[in-house]
Amino acid sequence: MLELKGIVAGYGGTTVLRGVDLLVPEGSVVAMLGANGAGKTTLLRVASGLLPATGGQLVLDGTDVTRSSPHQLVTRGICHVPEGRGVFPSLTVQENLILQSLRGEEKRAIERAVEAFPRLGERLSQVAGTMSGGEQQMLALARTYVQHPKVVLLDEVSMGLAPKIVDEIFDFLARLRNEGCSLLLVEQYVTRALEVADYVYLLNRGEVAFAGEPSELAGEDVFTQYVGADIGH
Ligand SMILES: Nc1ncnc2c1ncn2[C@@H]1O[C@H](COP(=O)(O)OP(=O)(O)OP(=O)(O)O)[C@@H](O)[C@H]1O
Repeated sequence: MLELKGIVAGYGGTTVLRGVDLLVPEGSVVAMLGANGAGKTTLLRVASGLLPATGGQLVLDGTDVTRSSPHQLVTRGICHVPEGRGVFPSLTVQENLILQSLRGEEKRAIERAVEAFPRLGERLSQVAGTMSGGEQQMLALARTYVQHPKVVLLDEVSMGLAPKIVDEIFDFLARLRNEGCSLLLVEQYVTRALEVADYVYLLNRGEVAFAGEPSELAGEDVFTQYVGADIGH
């Protein structure tokens, strides 16, 4: 279980997160929703160690990992698929996968990635930066998958992609979950996110405005107030 306790964080003199408490129980999918600028990306960056919290604690399976580096957190099983994907554009698909896999497991890693996204199998020697946006996103997700993560932090992974690709991505998220992974999902497709989520958090100006199960959100004013009807498709 990943626990964020009273997280305070920001950039320079600006505080963005103002004491956020959030739980990602083992094997569950948690959707984090909120308007633009609410602090969702910032929270994922704290959870992956990219942005140090100035207050609060990050706890993984009972161990305080607040001061751990991003690399240490990856080793402990926290993987981050950032906005903008984070693949190495000048390397091939295969090289991207090998770089991310555990030593000695390279062959198995490629098999696993191709099993999840057959399309990547047809493109192993293609330079990642020349692939379509959807294919690059598949690669970004596959890179995470080959690390056998415990918790995956996903930042708008379906943004700007065709509906068919979005379907494939959501199938992949279901696969991750079925393998026992926990997911913390920031997603613009609110309805889809709520369909897969066990728990939902609404973030508003760096504070948790709602935490509960998706079914509890029905009829909640807080939803339209903080998420906005414009992204509720
Ligand atoms: N590197 C940065 N330096 C300074 N301020 C930043 C930086 N990154 C984000 N911010 C500010 O922090 C606030 C929260 O941003 P964040 O990206 O976490 O929001 P978000 O909820 O993910 O929004 P969006 O849905 O638009 O991605 C915003 O006001 C943003 O301008």
